[in-house]
Amino acid sequence: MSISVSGINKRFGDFVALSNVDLEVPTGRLTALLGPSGGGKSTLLRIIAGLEFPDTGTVEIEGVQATWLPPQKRSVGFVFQHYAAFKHLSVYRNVAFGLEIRKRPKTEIRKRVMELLELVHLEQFADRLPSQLSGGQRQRMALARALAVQPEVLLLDEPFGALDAQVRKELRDWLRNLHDEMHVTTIFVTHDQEEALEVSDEIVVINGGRIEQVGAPAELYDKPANDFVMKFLGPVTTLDGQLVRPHDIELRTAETGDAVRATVTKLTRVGFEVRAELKTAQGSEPWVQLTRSQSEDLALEPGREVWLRTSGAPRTLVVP
Ligand SMILES: Nc1ncnc2c1ncn2[C@@H]1O[C@H](COP(=O)(O)OP(=O)(O)OP(=O)(O)O)[C@@H](O)[C@H]1O
Repeated sequence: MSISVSGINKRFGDFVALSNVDLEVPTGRLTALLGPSGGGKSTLLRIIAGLEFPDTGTVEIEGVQATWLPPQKRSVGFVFQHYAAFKHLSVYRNVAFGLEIRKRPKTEIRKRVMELLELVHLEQFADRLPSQLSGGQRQRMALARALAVQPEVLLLDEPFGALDAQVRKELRDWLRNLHDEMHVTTIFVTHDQEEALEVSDEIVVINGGRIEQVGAPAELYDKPANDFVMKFLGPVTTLDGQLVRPHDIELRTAETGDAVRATVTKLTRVGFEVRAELKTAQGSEPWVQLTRSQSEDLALEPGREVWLRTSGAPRTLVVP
């Protein structure tokens, strides 16, 4: 199902949470709402879910006006961060819940719940209580529960928020695979740029209640619309007034025509990567990301004079 959001404004008292938000999410796409804390991501997701209503603007789901429909009339399944499972019900009953209240036949419920538990790799935990699961398992149970009623839209608010890096990574791959299998139109909220870049087909960058840019991950990374998007999507450094990615600076030990002269001030090794801090003749202090072998081939060491040139697309820094 496609989702079309247009002209959304939302205030909480005097505070503007969303300002003139327009967004099109085509059927079957996996979209990330990415941005810093307080930017309005959850508010937008809650408006799409029907848990919140806009002051002005409309939400259409598959061409049908849904702005004022309650959540249960929208064919959407959702999973929110501090997900409240029914603590006294087994994993099985938690997943079955939506089907039971829809009064589906028992045999159908059993079949569907077992299929879903298999899909989220929890089939052996069907009889446990949610408190007897790990955080990652609980999140997967929440996803199975959301999928049980066969939503045509899946809305996930920081679905892996409270988990450690390893489990997050596993669930990310799992969500991507699940999406590739089921093609449910999915919108998920994250403040983690790596998560958004890795998992989604399209990223919507939201900041201060406004959409900064919408695009495929590579497009946003390589062609950010502004300094904010560039900084939010990956590491940046400043080379004589230009904002660049630290791996887009070429570092040479021999002088070349258009390069900037600089001195190495510090070298830090992080795994296979070397971070070289520098000071240019004009006084700016960029850093450059190199591989360990690049750094060794160049025989870099503090005090060494080098020449820098940007190889990527720099942005002229707008000094406020
Ligand atoms: N019910 C509410 N009443 C008052 N203010 C609210 C309410 N809900 C959200 N806000 C405010 O609106 C702003 C946007 O909140 P929202 O939860 O949408 O941000 P977010 O981008 O999802 O942030 P986070 O990543 O921290 O969840 C925040 O400043 C928040 O304090």
